[in-house]
Amino acid sequence: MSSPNNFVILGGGISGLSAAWYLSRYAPSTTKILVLEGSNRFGGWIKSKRVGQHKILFEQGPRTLRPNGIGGSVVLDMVNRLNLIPSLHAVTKDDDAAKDRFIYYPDKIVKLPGTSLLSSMKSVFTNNFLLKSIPSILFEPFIKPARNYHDETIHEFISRRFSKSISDILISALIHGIYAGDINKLSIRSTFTRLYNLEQKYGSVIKGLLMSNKEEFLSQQDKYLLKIINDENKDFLSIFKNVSLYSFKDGIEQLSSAIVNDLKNKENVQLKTNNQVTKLEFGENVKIFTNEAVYEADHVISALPSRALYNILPEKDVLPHLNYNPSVSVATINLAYAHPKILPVKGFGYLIPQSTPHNPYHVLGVVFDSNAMPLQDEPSRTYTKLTIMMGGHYFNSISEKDDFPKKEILLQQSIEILEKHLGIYSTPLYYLVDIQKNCIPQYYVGHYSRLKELHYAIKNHYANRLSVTGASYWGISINDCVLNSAKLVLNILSNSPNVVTGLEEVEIQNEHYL
Ligand SMILES: C=Cc1c2[nH]c(c1C)Cc1[nH]c(c(CCC(=O)O)c1C)Cc1[nH]c(c(C)c1CCC(=O)O)Cc1[nH]c(c(C)c1C=C)C2
Repeated sequence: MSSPNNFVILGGGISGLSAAWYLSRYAPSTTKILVLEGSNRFGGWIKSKRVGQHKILFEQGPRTLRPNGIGGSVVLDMVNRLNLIPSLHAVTKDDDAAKDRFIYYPDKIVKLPGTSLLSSMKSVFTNNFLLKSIPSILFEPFIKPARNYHDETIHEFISRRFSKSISDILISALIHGIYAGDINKLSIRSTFTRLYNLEQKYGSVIKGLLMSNKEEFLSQQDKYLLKIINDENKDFLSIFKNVSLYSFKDGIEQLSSAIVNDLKNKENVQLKTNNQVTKLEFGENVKIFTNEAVYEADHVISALPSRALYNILPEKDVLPHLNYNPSVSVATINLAYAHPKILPVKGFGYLIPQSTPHNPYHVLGVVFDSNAMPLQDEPSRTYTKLTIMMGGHYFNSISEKDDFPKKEILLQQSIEILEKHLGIYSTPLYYLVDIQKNCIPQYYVGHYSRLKELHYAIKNHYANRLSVTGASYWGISINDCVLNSAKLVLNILSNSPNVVTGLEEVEIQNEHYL
């Protein structure tokens, strides 16, 4: 069997768009590529909007990209090929205004260690809970490792190897700032994979951190891809060695828009919005039913959330794992104040751990956008821009009923929180309030084992007809999503007639600690 020559990609978020982009680059130009998006726009959770008379830029989804790791290099290669470098805004590793991070615990803003030795020591010695954490870090190398391939919650892992308070205070804050999730539900293996691997291989996280090297846990395919990207972009990538974060003049959405514009220029690519897929039928080829039409494909790449894919498959009991993990919804409240300096501290923002005693509005954290990305608005005016993020796993009980708090209430609560936490009493000049529904998938304990079963079930039932990509499987960041779509496309194009599901990593990951 030769490579498929008629692809339909389900979902026009960053994963679906990247899959189409890589196909358009590497597949023969006779290959037909159709992207179907259910909503009226492409980009998924990536949403950058300019608001008001002064066209202030507000980010409702991801707001920065990181250049590090293999995903970082792959995205930078894409950014370069899409001619986005002239619009790029970078923050360097030594920029104080952007790098310091804080938590709100128990009732005040506390700076986290990690930027400079001196300031780290100061924050450790002035905060009792940080000081108390030191012995558990020193003793970690002497704690017996878990049995091989044992998955557990983040809270169980961190409490077992370090201490309950490190988990409840520091790690739960961190998990709010990445997954908006609950440390008592999320899998250590699939969220903090590096920590998990270090314990598995070295018997201790601290020993592993001291002894391992950066590329140790990369698969052969990742090492190969990294080498190719690095060799092709050597001079260009070296510019980013001192960059910690970057975005674009008009925000992160410039990336998804640039992919869309590039695809629109390709004769073999079609992009359709307002095409909600309702059903898939598998036969000699695949029939894709939407509210608008019926399409046919040799091969379907699903970049939909796993539960959305589950709902359109013909046999529900074949791939039950698609329906296991929930996603959380996050309320984003963007505010812009006409004053340049109303924040009491400089930094990226602060997070609120699950253990913070009084958090009635379920705030996850606050990003100080004007510190992290100061140059996205008109230079003649200076604003303080903040984004308050609420909900996440705290919204779980209401997300099924779609009974989220009203926007006016969220705005009022945010203003109240900023008075209490930061002493801000001014009225914002501009604001934007929204709820990003089901935006972050939650990898619950056992995720890795479920992916393994899913891989073989797709192989058995939908071989050469269906593969999957997107944030539901191997990482939620933009870097992960682009990287996984790139790998999927390269695998499909180079491995035919072998079956490619998008979950091949389950077959090779264990090689690291054998
Ligand atoms: C307050 C809630 C949130 C903040 N950001 C997010 C939420 C839910 C979403 C988010 N943050 C990160 C990712 C991963 C993908 C990515 O784009 O890189 C997602 C989906 C990255 C991230 N944010 C923080 C950390 C430690 C990381 C991991 C990478 C890194 O080390 O930079 C911290 C953080 N997030 C938020 C704040 C206020 C904050 C720190 C003070 C907001």
